[in-house]
Amino acid sequence: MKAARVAALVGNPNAGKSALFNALTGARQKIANYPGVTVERKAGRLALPSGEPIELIDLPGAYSFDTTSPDEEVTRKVVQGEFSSEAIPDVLVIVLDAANLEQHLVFAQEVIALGRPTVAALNMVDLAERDGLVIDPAALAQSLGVPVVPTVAVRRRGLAELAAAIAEARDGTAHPRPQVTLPERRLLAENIAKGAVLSETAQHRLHAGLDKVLLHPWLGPVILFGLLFVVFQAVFAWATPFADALEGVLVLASDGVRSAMPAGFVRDFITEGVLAGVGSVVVFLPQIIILFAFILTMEATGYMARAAYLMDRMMQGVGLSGRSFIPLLSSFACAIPGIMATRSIADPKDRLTTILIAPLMTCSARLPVYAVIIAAFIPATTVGAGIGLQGLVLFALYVAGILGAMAVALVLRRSVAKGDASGFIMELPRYQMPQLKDLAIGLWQRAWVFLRRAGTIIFTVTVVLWLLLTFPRAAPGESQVEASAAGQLSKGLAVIVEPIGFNREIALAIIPAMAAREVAVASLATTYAVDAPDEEAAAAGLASQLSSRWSLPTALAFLAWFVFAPQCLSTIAVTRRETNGWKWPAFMLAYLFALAYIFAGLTYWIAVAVGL
Ligand SMILES: Nc1nc2c(ncn2[C@@H]2O[C@H](COP(=O)(O)OP(=O)(O)OP(=O)(O)O)[C@@H](O)[C@H]2O)c(=O)[nH]1
Ligand SMILES: [Mg+2]
Repeated sequence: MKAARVAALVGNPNAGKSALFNALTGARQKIANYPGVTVERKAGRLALPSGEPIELIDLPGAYSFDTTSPDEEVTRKVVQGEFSSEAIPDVLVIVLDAANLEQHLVFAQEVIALGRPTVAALNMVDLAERDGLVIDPAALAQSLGVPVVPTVAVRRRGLAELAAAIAEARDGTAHPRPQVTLPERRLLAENIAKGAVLSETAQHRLHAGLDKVLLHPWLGPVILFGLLFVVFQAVFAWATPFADALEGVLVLASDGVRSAMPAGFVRDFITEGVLAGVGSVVVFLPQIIILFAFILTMEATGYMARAAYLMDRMMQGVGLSGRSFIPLLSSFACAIPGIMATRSIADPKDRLTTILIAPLMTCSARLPVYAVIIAAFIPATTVGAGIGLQGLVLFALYVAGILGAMAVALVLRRSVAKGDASGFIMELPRYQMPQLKDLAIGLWQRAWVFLRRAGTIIFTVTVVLWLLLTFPRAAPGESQVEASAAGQLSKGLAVIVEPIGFNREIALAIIPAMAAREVAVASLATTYAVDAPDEEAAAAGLASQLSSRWSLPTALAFLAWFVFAPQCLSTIAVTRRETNGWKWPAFMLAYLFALAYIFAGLTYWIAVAVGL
């Protein structure tokens, strides 16, 4: 009988291998609560109960032996003795996370099937018990055919028992068993985990049951899609009374100013620039709040991480991983934090692709633009089953952005950012009831960001635009907008966008909208207020102005334009910073404008052709 010289810790990432290693050897390996912390082998000295020392190796976490990632390869090579300089480990110590037993048993079976002396450390039993899950180590040992020792690495529980089991294992003999396929291992893992559970609280069962449904391969995406669908229905259906009330207040204020002040420059500035322009954006506050109420709730309950998990497969299809999901999700609020969040993506090509497609996620600044056009041109009817047409169109616009992003990612990953998709497995957080207070704080922050934008950048740009629209004054009988500096300046652009169905006011709106996208709405509102032939026309809301002045194909083309472009200047600036140069922001600007032009044109001409 030869003395064991080497034992190796193996298991899934985040199982607590390094924590056990530190506890057993007194070393100071970095441990952290996310997968992939250990990326190379580390060795230390462990004293067996007899006092005899052996070498203990801490390895990177792995999900399987047939792998592509370099850190998992280290694990495979060490375990299978493929490093010529190094002895094959005499004992394998599988580390299992008791709170995620089923997932961890998949790889464990692969290790056990090697048929080498093996022991299993059932680690994190404290977390499992906190979750209401009690596991029977004896039953687990019976099904696995190897000794199982419960441990709590961070509290040094079970360490002596584990060392004893290691000592005993090298004296025993093990026999290779047939390797089974991955699907079979998955099924076995489920059964073994089930069989080892002694007791489970109702809450744990509920959470496990929820995961079964919400993470189901096809039911999960259907539920996610349905949920998003409901969100956009609600954005219109619930916000309308509040938005109407806000609009009413604006009309009253405008009337009040008109009757209280003498006609002139200052009065026009207040009614046309501030109330019509900035006010037209502020009325979308209810929609913004409803959208974020849903997003924040989904985050707080733990559902959002599951959505990332579901999206992982779809993302891999276009050459990205689930890691891109959170940056892209943040981009629905604003592309700037989204692009900054890509710093968590290690692969540079992955990261670049994610940055380049982030502006295609519909940021909340585009919501007012979509909403005003939809309110003006899409009737507030239902298409059966109580589904509102307006919400449906809004949903379609968001989906169009997502599909556009996926298509662009696919192209980029085959051209300028060539590379393979990298795998991504995440630990899912626990389900929780959202705290009302946290939700309220989150909503308040969102609302404040929106209002601050309205009061600063949108206000400033609208005032400048109003000045450019008001001067020089038109001769009597001449159109003020046409005679104005803005009207003159936009003439050249109007020629360029005419083929895609855009009128002069749109040409005038899309340039200042580069400052902030909501400005497109403020700009249109101000333009029509300046252009109004009389006070009654000026007082009419923007939606009614639009529906009487624009054709439906033009309105649809305008929506298509904003699905793809024009991203705001801050997004370009942050892209420059994150990619260290002008190359990629210039590329982004060019491709988004090209797509916007092409899709707005297609939309316009198809709409005209079918007689809309
Ligand atoms: N509550 C509790 N936490 C533990 C236990 N063991 C480890 N942890 C924690 O779990 C996290 C992951 O532990 P690590 O030791 O880094 O996991 P690892 O298996 O080495 O992970 P990789 O190096 O990524 O493969 C850390 O935050 C540890 O503090 C345990 O028994 N109980
Ligand atoms: Mg580790």
